[in-house]
Amino acid sequence: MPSWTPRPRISFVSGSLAQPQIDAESHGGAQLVVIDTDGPALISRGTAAQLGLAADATCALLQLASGSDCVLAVSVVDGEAEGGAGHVSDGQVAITAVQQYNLHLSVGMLEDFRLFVPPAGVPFELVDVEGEVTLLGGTEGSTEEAVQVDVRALTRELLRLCFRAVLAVNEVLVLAVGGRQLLLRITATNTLDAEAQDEGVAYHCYRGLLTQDTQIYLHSPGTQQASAAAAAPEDGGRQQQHAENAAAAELLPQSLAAARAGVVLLNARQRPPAGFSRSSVKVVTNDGEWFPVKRVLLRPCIALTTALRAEQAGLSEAEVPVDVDTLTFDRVLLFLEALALGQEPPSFGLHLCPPLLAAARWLGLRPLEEHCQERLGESSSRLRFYSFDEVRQLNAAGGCWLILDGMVLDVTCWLPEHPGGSKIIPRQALNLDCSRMFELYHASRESFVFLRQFYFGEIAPEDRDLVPAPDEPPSSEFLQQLHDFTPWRLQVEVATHLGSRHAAARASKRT
Ligand code: HEM
Repeated sequence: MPSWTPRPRISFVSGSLAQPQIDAESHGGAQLVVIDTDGPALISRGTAAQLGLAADATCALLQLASGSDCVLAVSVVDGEAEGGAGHVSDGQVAITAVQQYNLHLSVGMLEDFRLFVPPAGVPFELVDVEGEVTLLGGTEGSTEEAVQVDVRALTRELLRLCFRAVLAVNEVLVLAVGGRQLLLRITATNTLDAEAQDEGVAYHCYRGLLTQDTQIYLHSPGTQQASAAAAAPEDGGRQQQHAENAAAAELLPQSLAAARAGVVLLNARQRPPAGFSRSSVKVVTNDGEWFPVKRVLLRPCIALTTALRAEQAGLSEAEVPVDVDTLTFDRVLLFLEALALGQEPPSFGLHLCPPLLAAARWLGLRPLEEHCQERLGESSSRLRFYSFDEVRQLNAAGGCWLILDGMVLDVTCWLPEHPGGSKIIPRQALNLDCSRMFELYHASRESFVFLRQFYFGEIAPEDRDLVPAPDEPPSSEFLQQLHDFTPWRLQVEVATHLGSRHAAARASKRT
C-alpha cells in the first residue's frame, strides 16, 4: 500500500516562496539514483552540497532536470546518523511509491535533478485547486456501498500534510481520512476566469503553493464533468485539461488505479459562477463607498476574522462593513499591500496618523497601530520578555494571555473572533504551555498566520521551567512547522528550550 507522509516545509519570506539556503549563483544539478522510502523524501548532506545547498540546509525543493511539473520537497539528512528517520547515501534520493509515480520514476533509475526555483517577482500561491477523490483499495466496478467522506475532514488533512507545499496538476496524493485511504488527484489549479485574472492574481495554471487562502474544490469521478461544466462552460483550454487528466488517470499503476469504488463527498464546496471571485470581499466604508479587496490582504485585520472566514451562503459577494471612512481606508489598503509584499510602509504625513491609528484600532490591525504610534512618538516596539508570574497576573486581571512554545500571545480582544469559540481558550489554555492543545485543535495550520498579530514577546529564559507543560508533548513535526512560521520571534538562545523539554518528556515516556 503506498504511503504518504508530510512534506518537509521550506521557509518562506514575506509570504513568497524562497529557498533561502540556496546560493543562487552556484546551484547545480546532480544525477541521483531513486531508492524507496515510506517516510519523507530524503537526500544526504553530500548530495545537498552537490546541488548547491548551504551546509546547514535542512530541506529543499527539487525537480527533474528534464522538466517535470511536480516539485519534490526533500529533507536533508546526515545519512546513517539519522537512524530511524531513514537512510540515504550520497548520490541517492529516497522517495515514496506515490512520489515515484508522480515523477514517472522507479527504484534504481538514475535521473538528473536540480533545485526548483520559483518564479521571481510574482506570488506563487494557488488561488484555487481542484481535485478528484477516489477510494484507494476499492475494485473497479465494485458493488460495495459507496463510502461517505466529509470534504471538510479531507481538506483539513490535505492542509495538514501539504500546507505551503507546491502542488501540480496531475499529481496524486494519498490521504487517510476516517480510517480510509483516499487517492486525491489534482485535476486543475488556478482556474480563474478572465475577469478574476484581471484582478492581478498570479496565474500559474499548472502548479503553485497551497496556502490557507487557496480555495479547494474536490469532486468524485461521477461529479467531475458537472462541476467542470458549471465552472467554465466556454473554456476550451480547461476542457482539454480535463481530457488530459482523464487520460492520465488511465495511466495510474495498478496499486493506485484500484481506486474505483464509489466515494460520496459530503459538504463539497460548489464553485462560484464565472466572474465571481471568492478571493475578494466587498469592503463597505462608513461613508457608503465600497472597495473590492483581496481576502488575503485583509487577514492581518484580526477584528474582521469572523467576517472573512464566513462561508458565503448563496452566491452573493461577501460584504464587510468597516467603521472607517473612504480616504482613510484607502491608506489602510496601501499599508496592507506593503505589509503583504514585505515592503516598507508608505510614509504617511504626521497629520494622517491619528485617523489611521483609530482605523487600525477598529480593524485590529496591530502593525499599523504600532507604525502610527511610532510615528507619533507614542511607543517603540511592544516586544519584550515576560516572567511567568506576570502572565499569570495579566490573566488574573481578566486578560487572555497564552504561552505557546515560550511565545507570549495576547488574544484577549480576539476571543469573540476565535473560530473555535470564545470559551475554550480561557477554560483550558491559560497559565500553561498550550502548544500540544494548539497542535491538536488546529490541523489546518491556518491558525499559524494569526500568531504574529498576538505576539508580545517570550517567557523570560529563567522562567521557562516554571511554565507547566502538558504530559503529552507536541510532535516534533509541529514544533518544526511552528518555528518555520515564526522567524520573527525575539531571539533567545533557548528558543527551542521547551522543545527540548518536550523531547525529554518523550524520551522518558518511551522508557
Ligand atoms: C493564538 C492562538 C490561537 C489561534 C490564532 C487560533 C486560531 C484558530 C483558527 C484559525 C481556527 C479555525 C481553523 C482551524 O481549525 O485550524 C481555530 C479553531 C479552533 N481552535 Fe483555535 N486558535 C488559537 C488558540 C486555541 C487554543 C489555545 C485552543 C484550545 C484550548 C483552541 C481551540 C480551537 C478549537 C476547539 C477549534 C475548532 C476546531 C475544529 O472545528 O475542528 N484554539 N482556531
